Amino acid sequence: MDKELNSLLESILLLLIQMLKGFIMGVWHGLRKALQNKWYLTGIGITLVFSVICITEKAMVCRMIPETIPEWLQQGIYLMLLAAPVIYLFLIGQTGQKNYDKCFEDIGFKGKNGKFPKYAGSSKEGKKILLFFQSTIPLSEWRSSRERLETALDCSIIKIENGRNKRTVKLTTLPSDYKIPTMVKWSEEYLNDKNGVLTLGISALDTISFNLNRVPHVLVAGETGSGKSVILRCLLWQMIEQGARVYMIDFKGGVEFGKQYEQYGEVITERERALQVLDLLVRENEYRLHVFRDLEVKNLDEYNKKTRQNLCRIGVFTDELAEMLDKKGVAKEEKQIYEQIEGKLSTLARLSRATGINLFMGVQRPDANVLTGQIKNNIPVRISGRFADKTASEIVLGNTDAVNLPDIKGRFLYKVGNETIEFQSFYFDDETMLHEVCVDQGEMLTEAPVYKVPEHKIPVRKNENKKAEVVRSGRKEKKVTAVKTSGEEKNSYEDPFVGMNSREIEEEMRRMDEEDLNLNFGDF
Ligand SMILES: Nc1ncnc2c1ncn2[C@@H]1O[C@H](COP(=O)(O)OP(=O)(O)OP(=O)(O)O)[C@@H](O)[C@H]1O
Repeated sequence: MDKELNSLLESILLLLIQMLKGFIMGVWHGLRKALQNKWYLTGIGITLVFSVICITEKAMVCRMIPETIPEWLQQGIYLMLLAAPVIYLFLIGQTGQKNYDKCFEDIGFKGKNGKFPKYAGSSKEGKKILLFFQSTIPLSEWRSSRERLETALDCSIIKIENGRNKRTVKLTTLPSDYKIPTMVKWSEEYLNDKNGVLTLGISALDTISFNLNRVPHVLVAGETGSGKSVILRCLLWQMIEQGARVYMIDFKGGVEFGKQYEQYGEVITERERALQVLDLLVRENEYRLHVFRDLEVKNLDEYNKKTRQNLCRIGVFTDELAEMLDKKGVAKEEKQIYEQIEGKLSTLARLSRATGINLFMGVQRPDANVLTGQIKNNIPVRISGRFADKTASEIVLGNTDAVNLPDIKGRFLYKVGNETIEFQSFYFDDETMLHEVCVDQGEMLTEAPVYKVPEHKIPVRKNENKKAEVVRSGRKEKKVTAVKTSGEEKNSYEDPFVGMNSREIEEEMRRMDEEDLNLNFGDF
């Protein structure tokens, strides 16, 4: 008997605790809602007035309650008036929860335990509304139900992620009238004045841009016909207009980058030439890294500002990475050149983060054969079109979001750091949008017979033979030879990596990377 009584009391206690918890949560949600809505705030003001009157004018309030009703009811009414603000907040909180319950019920969105996600509050961030839910439903299921959820909640969901813990799901939403357009033509007004800042297209909220000084390499993946070439050409065009030197690798004999592109840069159709160019760029990169470190600049812009020179930005574009790297079915004697090209590309991806040498690569079938870890891990900007296959999406974005993209030409996901944003890429048309450009492309260090190091940066001690030494405390010593060129004295830079093997070069560069070129991919 005692046992039964104990378990009954225990259940009642648990129920009371649950109810109290529910009440406190309701008040908390109500408070958060009220703080974002002036009408709710007014309501709180009014209920607070009731409460204050109950405290200061208790006798008057009691007199107003009819005496004919039982005393316990009179006291109940008085207490309710006293606690009016808290009850009001609870009711507001509950209203929200009920609405969401109904939404989830309508689409049958519930966990294995049969429970619907529990509304845990919302907040506003500019035009975005963040909704929080407590749920045992896995994030992947939320993502695959995106469209149904949008209909039920009457909003556009732009991001689905975990909140503070795995049970909390955070939806970043926009009112349903904010829609991503289905077609946006490229226009010169989207061209950014700042060198290296490129614009991809339009999201539900804004234009999507990124800065190559922070996120230097770009991967565009998507099934055939998704619009990869169009994005790549639009980025190429922006680089051309900003005065970059561009190399377009096209082993389909100029099908991707047609004749009209030859006036803007080199269209490379032969594997041997591609290797030569990549080799040159690896060398250029080594020079740049060294010079940047010497001058204590972090990127191309800083370098050009500090030296008042015009070192050029360089863009390497390849429409289909597989054409370049996929060795499947390639004859043994040809494999070597494939491997060499892959090696050079990997080196550039790894080491040219801040030197203004940027890689833009398209890929249709992102598998490890084509997209090696070495290359992929060093490409911070990932752009993915719709994939039927989850694995492809995982390889490119690290999540399966690309599977749920709507089937619209030019619709892509953009991912840098933890952000994945859906956008419509600009429609770029070669026939009507290419035109003559007149920009000074600037120089490359490897081209110049001598490199002029700014004199204010380098304490030079000249000897009779016009030889000089750079003395820099705490840094490795480097030689700079002063030579006369057409009556003018210049300092020529010796190969900074002379005598080092490739491992040592890489180690030296990694050290520089960590020391000088610490990039924050999340901050773009
Ligand atoms: N941003 C866009 N807006 C509207 N339509 C687009 C957009 N991008 C591409 N398209 C349409 O889709 C077609 C295919 O685009 P694109 O050639 O870029 O695809 P792709 O992914 O490169 O295909 P493939 O891998 O077969 O070369 C274009 O001819 C164009 O009609």
